[in-house]
Amino acid sequence: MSLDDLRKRVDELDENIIKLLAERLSTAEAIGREKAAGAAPTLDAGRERQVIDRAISLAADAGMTAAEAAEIYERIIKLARERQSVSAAFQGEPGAYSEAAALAFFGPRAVTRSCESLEAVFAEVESGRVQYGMIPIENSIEGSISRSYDLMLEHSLMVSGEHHLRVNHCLIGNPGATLDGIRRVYSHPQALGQCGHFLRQLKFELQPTYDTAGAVKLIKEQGVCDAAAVASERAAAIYGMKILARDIMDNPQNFTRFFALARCDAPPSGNDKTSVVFAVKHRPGALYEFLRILAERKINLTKIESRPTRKKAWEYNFYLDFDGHREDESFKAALPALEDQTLFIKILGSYPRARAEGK
Ligand SMILES: O=C(O)C(=O)C[C@]1(C(=O)O)C=C[C@@H](O)C=C1
Repeated sequence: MSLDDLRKRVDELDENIIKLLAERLSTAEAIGREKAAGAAPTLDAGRERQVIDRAISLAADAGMTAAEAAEIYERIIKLARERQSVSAAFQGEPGAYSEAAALAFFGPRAVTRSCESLEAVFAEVESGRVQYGMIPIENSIEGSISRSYDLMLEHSLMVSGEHHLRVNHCLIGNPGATLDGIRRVYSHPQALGQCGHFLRQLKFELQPTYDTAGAVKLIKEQGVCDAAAVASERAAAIYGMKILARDIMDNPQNFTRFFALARCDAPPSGNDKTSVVFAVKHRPGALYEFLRILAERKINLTKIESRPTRKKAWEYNFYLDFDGHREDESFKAALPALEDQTLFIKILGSYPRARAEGK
C-alpha cells in the first residue's frame, strides 16, 4: 500500500476508534449512575484490574504488546472514572487541603461539598447526599488527627480508600500586604504546628482557625495588611490573594494521609489494607496475644496507635492497620481468636493501598 493509502486506512480506523471510545465512555458513565444509585461502590479497583488484564490478554491475540494495552487501558479507565461523577464532602472552605485530596483521589471532575465540621462530613455521607467523605487521618509531622479517629469509632461509615497528599504551606496575605507588615497569622492548629519554626522566627501572633482555606477567606474579608494565613497555593489562587512566602514548613517532607469514607468499604483489589479499632481485655499479655495471632497468620501490620477511650480515665482503644482485605482467608480465620482477646473489635474497612509518597 502507498503512503496515501496507509494514511487513508488510519483515518478510517480512527473514525471507528473514536465512535467506540465515545460509546465506551458513555457506557461507563451509565454504570456510574447505577452505582451511585446504590448498586455498588463507585470505586472498584478489583474490577479495574480485571478490565485491564482482559484487555492485555485480548491484545496478545490481536498482536499488541501487554505494555501497549496496559498503557491505553489505564488511560481509558482514568477517563471513565472521571465520567462517573463522584461527589465528596470535605471539612473546610473551598481550597482546603481535604478538597485537594478529594480532587486528586476522585479526579478533577468530582463534585466537592464544603462542610463546616468533620461531624457534618459524616452526616452528608450517612444521609446519602454525597457518596464519599474525605477526612484527614494523620500527618507525617504532627501525627494523628484524633477527632477523625473518634468519629470513625462513633459512626458506621467505612473506609473505602486512602490517599497521601503532599502538603506545601504558603504564607498568604491580601494583595497589598508585604511580609514585613505582618503581625498576626491565622490557620488550622495543625498547619501552624507544621510551620512552627518559620512562624516563631518572625515572632508572629498565632490565631488558630478551623481550617486553612477558611483563614485565607477570613483575612480577605477583613481586608487588612497586617494579618496573613497559612494555606495552600491553590487556596491563594481561589481567593485571589498574594503569596508572601512559599514552603514554610519545618520539614519539606510533609504529607497528610486521608481516608475516603463511604457507606460501604471497597471490594478486594489484590493489593489492599484494612483498618480496625479494638480494646483488649484487662489481662496480662492481651495486646501481645492479639498481635501474636496476626503474626502467626503472617498478617503484616502497617500502623498501630492507642487513643484514650474518652469514657474512662486511662483506658485505651487501639487503632491498627494491616496489609490485606477483611475477606482474605487469613484474616477471617484469625478473627474468632482476635475477638477472644478483645472487649470489642470494629472493622473500619478494607481499601486499595495508596502509593505512599515520602516513604
Ligand atoms: O465496571 C465498572 O464498575 C465500571 O465502573 C466501569 C469501569 C470501566 O470503564 O471499565 C470504570 C470505572 C471503574 O473504576 C471500573 C471499570
